[in-house]
Amino acid sequence: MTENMKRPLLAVEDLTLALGLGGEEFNALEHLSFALREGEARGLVGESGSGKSLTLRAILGLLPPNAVVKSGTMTFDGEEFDLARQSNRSERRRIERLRGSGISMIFQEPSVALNPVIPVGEQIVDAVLRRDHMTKKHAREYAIHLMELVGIHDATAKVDAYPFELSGGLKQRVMIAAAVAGKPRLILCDEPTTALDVTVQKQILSVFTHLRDELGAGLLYVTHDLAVVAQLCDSVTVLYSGNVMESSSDLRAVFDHPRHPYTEALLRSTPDVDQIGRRLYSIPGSAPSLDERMVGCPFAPRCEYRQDDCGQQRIPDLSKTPERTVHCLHQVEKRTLDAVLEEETS
Ligand SMILES: Nc1ncnc2c1ncn2[C@@H]1O[C@H](COP(=O)(O)OP(=O)(O)OP(=O)(O)O)[C@@H](O)[C@H]1O
Repeated sequence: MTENMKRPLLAVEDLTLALGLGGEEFNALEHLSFALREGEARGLVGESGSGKSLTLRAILGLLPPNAVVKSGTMTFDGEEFDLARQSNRSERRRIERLRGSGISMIFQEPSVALNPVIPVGEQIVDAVLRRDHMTKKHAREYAIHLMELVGIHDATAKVDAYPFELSGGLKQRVMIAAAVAGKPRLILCDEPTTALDVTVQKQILSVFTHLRDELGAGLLYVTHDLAVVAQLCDSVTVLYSGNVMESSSDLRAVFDHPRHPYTEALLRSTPDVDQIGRRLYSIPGSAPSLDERMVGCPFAPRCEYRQDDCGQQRIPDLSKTPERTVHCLHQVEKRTLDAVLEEETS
């Protein structure tokens, strides 16, 4: 691993994961590596089916029964875990122990995480008491403080409410409060704002920024939305069909100068308010399903810069800088071509 390796809080290295389907195995993640420092927010970006959720589930030890980790290690806070040994009981237990203590997860749907028959405050109190020894009274006060921290204004009035009495945005905030109650070092977020309207989404994103500053936690934020990444993250890993296309500890550098054609295409297809009235680019074709994946760059069939060799081998990291990973054979030629075109049109 090269990128961002100064004592990372989390480092995932060479994760390859297959899924069993109808008696056959298909790779859903291939040689995935990335790292995250304390206090850093990294966006894990890709279209539907690119393997974002499976990555989070592998980190948490919550894989579906038909998943087999072929290779991969994870280092969390200096402790190494062999992800390929999750079927081994003691290794699985070690990974499971991270859940709720070192690592917390925030889901897209609050109903997955919140118990409908228990008042929301009590659910946060339970999470506080799992981590800290304090009286129930103090835990309740702390729960109210956390509810305020995530932007629930009348927290004292809401603390005894049941989930069904709260709006979607408020439930999402409660879930975030419960997730941070155990003072996790790392928060994994699986598209937690996708189901919310834009205003609430913005408010929740600013809650994350605030929490990151306040608690110093690392954030691994899964989304298909680059606009969300732009607002929240410092670094980015772009996934396509279970492979890293481009990854960098410097988000700005990727947004200003994408080097992988897929990153460039994703950026072109992200709406921008300055472009009202202009037709939005959409990437032609669709991502292959698990059983359609072939050798070579998985994006090649949709790539406007593809050449014959793109489909012939596993594409190595050709970034040539320690801060960046770019798996594309022709990134340099493409960028040179861009420069020529720019010169011709100027
Ligand atoms: N248990 C499973 N059995 C079979 N296929 C699965 C299973 N879980 C995930 N997959 C497939 O693995 C691929 C990656 O899934 P994953 O849920 O990680 O994608 P994702 O990037 O999170 O997508 P989305 O944004 O739609 O949630 C997809 O093709 C998905 O259909």
